[in-house]
Amino acid sequence: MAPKSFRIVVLPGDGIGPEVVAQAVRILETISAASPDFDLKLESHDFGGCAIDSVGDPLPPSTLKACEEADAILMGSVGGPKWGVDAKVRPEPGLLKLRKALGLYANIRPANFASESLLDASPLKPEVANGVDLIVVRELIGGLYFGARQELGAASGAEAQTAWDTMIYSVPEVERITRVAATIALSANPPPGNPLHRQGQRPGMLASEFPQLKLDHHLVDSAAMLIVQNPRKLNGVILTENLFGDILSDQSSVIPGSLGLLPSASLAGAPSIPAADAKPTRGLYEPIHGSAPDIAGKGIANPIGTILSAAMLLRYSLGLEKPAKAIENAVRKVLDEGVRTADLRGKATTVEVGDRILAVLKGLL
Ligand SMILES: NC(=O)C1=CN([C@@H]2O[C@H](COP(=O)(O)OP(=O)(O)OC[C@H]3O[C@@H](n4cnc5c(N)ncnc54)[C@H](O)[C@@H]3O)[C@@H](O)[C@H]2O)C=CC1
Ligand SMILES: CC(C)CC(=O)C(=O)O
Ligand SMILES: [Mg+2]
Repeated sequence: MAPKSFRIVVLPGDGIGPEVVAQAVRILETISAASPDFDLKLESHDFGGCAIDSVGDPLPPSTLKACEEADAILMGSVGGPKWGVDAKVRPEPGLLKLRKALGLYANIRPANFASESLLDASPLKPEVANGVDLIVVRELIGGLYFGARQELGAASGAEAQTAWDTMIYSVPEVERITRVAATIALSANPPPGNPLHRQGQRPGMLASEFPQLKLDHHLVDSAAMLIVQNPRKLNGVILTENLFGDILSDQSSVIPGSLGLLPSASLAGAPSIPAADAKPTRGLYEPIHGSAPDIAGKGIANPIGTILSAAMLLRYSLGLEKPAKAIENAVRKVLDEGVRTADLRGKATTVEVGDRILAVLKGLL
């Protein structure tokens, strides 16, 4: 039988994006070469600031079309000072447009990549950081990033000195992201009593559809405090609004020790768990960090968030659990060996971390 072929669109983007994506691409290519049953066909497209430079549009129509036709998308990051607040065209709206166009409402950001060897890299005390197992589920195409807004100076008269944003959600939008969070909460820990931490009011559907779940409510300010004061109290899934989830997930990366470690999956539906048995979900996969202009071009960016995003891509969009697990095991082993970039107090370069993960992975495939 001919191997199953998957089309993966790669969007390296700006700043450290191309540096970290290159390491994840090597890993996907190695997995593809070692697997007789499937073939991963990777193709790169311009996206973000580099696309503004080449064609004046952060999301050129050809890139959007390729993404719409792909089985999955692997992204780096977009943005940078060259296309900063005063620029006429900025990269970040291109990312928001892509997420919206593909209907990627469910952003899953695990901050639970547990390795005790990482405890010394966390700015938190080991007794605070140890045993944390939390996943942020962030609504991605509504809320504050997508609400109606007025820029300062856009209105005249009494409104001229006023700027505003709005945060609006419909009940169906809240219910569908709640279902994703509940599915993840049930798969991450066996019932009973797996917690779902939700910011805001409880929708009735949660109690009736997922009676096994234990639901806690937190206001976002106190949740932010708990993430650094006693994060185990939030073990489970945090379900939250778009902007709040953006903030809380960056903050939760402090627990394992670096923003460069955390992956994400942005899905157009609930993930199929166990993914290997079910219909995969279309998705875009990217580290949670940005283009890190302060370290771009130095070869020291941590590629692990992007490499773990590639593992999520295999699991959720291609239904390939075995190589996904192999990547995660290889990453854990390399972190335990102490091969780390500067953000984790190591001396290794981006490429050296990629080399070592690749070498360990080859032994696991
Ligand atoms: N999804 C995306 O494409 C995102 C894009 N951005 C954009 O990125 C640009 C820079 O934003 P910042 O606020 O500086 O956030 P950032 O996430 O790029 O960087 C914050 C800090 O974390 C460090 N860092 C980030 N990733 C790292 C990695 N892999 N290894 C080691 N250190 C790492 C950076 O050096 C910096 O000190 C902006 O234009 C922003 O709009 C920001 C977040 C997400
Ligand atoms: C363009 C930004 C909203 C991206 C970001 O910070 C994120 O998605 O984490
Ligand atoms: Mg962010």
